[in-house]
This record gives sequence, C-alpha cells and structure tokens, in this order.
Amino acid sequence: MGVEICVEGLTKSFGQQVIWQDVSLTLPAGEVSVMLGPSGTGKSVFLKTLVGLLKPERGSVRIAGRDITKLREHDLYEVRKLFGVLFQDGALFGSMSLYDNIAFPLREHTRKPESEIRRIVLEKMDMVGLIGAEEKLPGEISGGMRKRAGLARALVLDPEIILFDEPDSGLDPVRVAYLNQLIVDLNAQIDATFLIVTHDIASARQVPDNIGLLFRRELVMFGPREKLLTSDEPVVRQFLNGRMQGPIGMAEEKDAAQVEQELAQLDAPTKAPGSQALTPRLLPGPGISRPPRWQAIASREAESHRKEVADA
Ligand SMILES: Nc1ncnc2c1ncn2[C@@H]1O[C@H](COP(=O)(O)OP(=O)(O)OP(=O)(O)O)[C@@H](O)[C@H]1O
Repeated sequence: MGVEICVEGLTKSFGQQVIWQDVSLTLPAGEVSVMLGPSGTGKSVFLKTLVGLLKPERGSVRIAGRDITKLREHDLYEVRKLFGVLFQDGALFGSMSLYDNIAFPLREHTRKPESEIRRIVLEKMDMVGLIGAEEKLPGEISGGMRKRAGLARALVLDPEIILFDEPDSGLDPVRVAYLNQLIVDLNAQIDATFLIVTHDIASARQVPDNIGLLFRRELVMFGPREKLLTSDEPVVRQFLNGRMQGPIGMAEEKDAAQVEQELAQLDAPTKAPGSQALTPRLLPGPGISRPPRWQAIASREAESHRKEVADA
C-alpha cells in the first residue's frame, strides 16, 4: 500500500560544506513526489539519507513509525527492505543477464525456490515491457531498456517505497514519455510511495502528486503539484519554466538587484504573477484503474484551476 515518509528538521553536511539544512516534508503514502533543484543542491544526497546510506547531523526520517537516522545497522537492514531504488544507470551487473540481474535481490534476500523466483522475475519483466530480453547482457541493450531492467529489479521485493535517481537522464524525449507513462501506471498498480529526482521539467509538471525544490541549501517549497505549478515564488517559477531570468544563476545564485530587474522585465509583457498554466496530469493507461486518491486530487486541481481563472 505504500508508507508515509516524514522528514523533520533534516540537516546534512560534509565537513564544513552544508548540503541542506532544516528540511521538513512528508511524502504521503502511495503518492508520487518529485524533488527538483539545480545541480549540486544535494538531491542524490537526500535520497541516500532517506535510505539510511548517509547519516544527517540533525533531524529525523520517520518511516513506518521508526526514525531511521537513529537505527543501528541491523535494524536499518530491515527497514531498507521497504525500499526499491532505481539508480541513474540502472546499476546492473555487466556480466549477468537481465534475468539474473533482476533475480539477484530475490536470491540474495529471500529463500524462495527458483520456480517462484522465475515467476516473480518474469512478472516484473512483463510489467516494464522486457519480456523476451531475459538473456541479454546490460551492454547489449539501450539506455532506456537498462533503466527498465533497473526498475524491474527495484520491484522484485515488492517495495513500499521506490526512489528514482534521475530515471530520465540520457534518454531521448520519446523514451522519457514512455518511462513517465510506465511510472504512472506502476504507481496506480502497486500503490507504493514514489520519490523521483529529476531535471526534466516536462516530467515534473505531468507525473507527480507533489513537487519539492531544493536551492541554496534549503527546501524552498514542497507541496501539491498544482500549488508549485501556479506558485509566484521566484525560484520555483524560474525553475519550473526553465528560464535564465531569476534568482538561480550559472554558479548557483545572483545578486538581488539583478534578479529584481530580470523579473520586472519578464513580468511586464507576459501574464500576471499567479497565472501559470496548470499542465494536465499524465493519467494511467487504458485498463489500469486509478487509485482512490485520484478523485480527491482531481477535485483539488479543479478547484485550483477555478481559482486561477477567477484571479486572472
Ligand atoms: N560522500 C560525499 N562526500 C563528500 N561530499 C559529497 C558526498 N556526496 C555528495 N557530496 C557533495 O554533495 C553535493 C551535492 O551532491 P548531489 O550529488 O546530491 O547533488 P545533486 O543535486 O544530486 O546534483 P546533480 O543534479 O548534478 O545530480 C555536491 O557538492 C557533492 O560534491
């Protein structure tokens, strides 16, 4: 069913370098959340902290009633079984077939017989559209197929939470569209809690229920998709529109006067603040029923749209 992740006052540094501080957010159970932010703002560090691979200096990460920042290695091992992680390159073993790669966590962490392992591996390969590629080696397939194989492997232990680290990196726009559809379909089918780190704004606009943005060592905002897509917060607006004008500069930040001038120029000939278009949400494909929460989210978004039209 997916579990909630509740992060409070989280701070992570490496030596003198503060990566982010006082990050608080709740990833709602079964929902899809996206974490955005300029390069180097610590999105991957955030994912690793959620799984307990990195220890924060302060704060808590509560998962299924336990603060994982306080757990010893043995208990952490148990909590990690709730997670499936899709790493950027799929992190497959190059000398193993896709079948063996996907079977690996089952052989490592369970005592299931090979017949049961076969059933599960083929089921997950089917879910990600890889049936027929069982004997291929990772080096023999495309980047998109490697991502899907990584995803199948992340699914075999039936995780409650799936973390995706830039699932779309290195893929062409069509493959990204297919992958996004796969993510939405999977979420509807397995109802796990998803957190996706991405740089792809089109994906961030269409796929998630919630969006977060890290910048200047802080979580600028985290909330429902429609709230961020229609936000007037300058960092959020700049990032979600992929513009040069705004507080985010080439080397992270700009001075206040320059930002003010750029934003004034930007606003003048265009629409008023608050009148950002709410990109339609990507729906699960035919034959896949929508989880119950979709009704509540659809009415929330319709309300936001009505308000936007009334304010315009
Ligand atoms: N184990 C580590 N030891 C020291 N510094 C680290 C470690 N891991 C990450 N960092 C530093 O933390 C910062 C954030 O890195 P991270 O990879 O999380 O950024 P990111 O937002 O995911 O970037 P990108 O979007 O480019 O992938 C970087 O300055 C990086 O050098």
